[in-house]
Amino acid sequence: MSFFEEKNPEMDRYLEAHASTESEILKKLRRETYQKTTQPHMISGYQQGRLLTIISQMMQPKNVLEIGTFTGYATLCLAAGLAKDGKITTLDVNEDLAYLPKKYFESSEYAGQIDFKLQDAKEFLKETDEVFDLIFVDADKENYADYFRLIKPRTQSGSVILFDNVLWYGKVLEENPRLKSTQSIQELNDLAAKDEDFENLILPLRDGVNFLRRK
Ligand SMILES: C[S@@+](CC[C@H](N)C(=O)[O-])C[C@H]1O[C@@H](n2cnc3c(N)ncnc32)[C@H](O)[C@@H]1O
Repeated sequence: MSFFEEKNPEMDRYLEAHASTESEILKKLRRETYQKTTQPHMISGYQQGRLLTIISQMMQPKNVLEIGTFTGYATLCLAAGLAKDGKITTLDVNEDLAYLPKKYFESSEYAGQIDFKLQDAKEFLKETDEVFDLIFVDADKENYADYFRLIKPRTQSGSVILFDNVLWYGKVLEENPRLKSTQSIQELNDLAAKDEDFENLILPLRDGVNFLRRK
């Protein structure tokens, strides 16, 4: 359930009914996510998946990074636009659930292009010297501001970064938030708006997506 779905479920259904159809593998993965996981609402979902695919198809990126694999729905959506020799690295720390994305990645047409790592994203970002064309961040919200600081050196002109859940069910409007997650998302949104190396816009899709492009 997202902020938007909660506020306006009828309109949300309308949006879903008026977007192009979901592939069979994504339908199956979405169904299995709801059957087998305890927090299925964490899945990116159909509308957001469409957005990721369209952006990826427009960019045809060579190197994509996803922080927060979960069951791999967004990974497959992002992979759909990869350049022929492109690859996507996707990170998660949940070992118990890893069998699910692995199964879907292996049976997908992008099997050779997806590198699924069970690794903490901060550790990965501190170690890597790779530069990414497209980055999707959808993991521990408490670290969003740190992720922005660690990701920036891993981008170049034209790189796009997408941060999910940046409206945080409306909690970003709180004046003195108690939750570390809300504080960190507020800090990220402030950093993104002020950083002159990027242009950005928060899209009010589902729970909000902060869309940044490096100038
Ligand atoms: C909202 S879910 C990701 C949803 C996924 N992008 C999708 O499209 O379905 C968040 C995921 O981030 C993972 N996560 C949390 N902290 C992390 C960390 N420090 N490094 C990597 N992944 C992390 C969680 O295990 C969880 O699977």
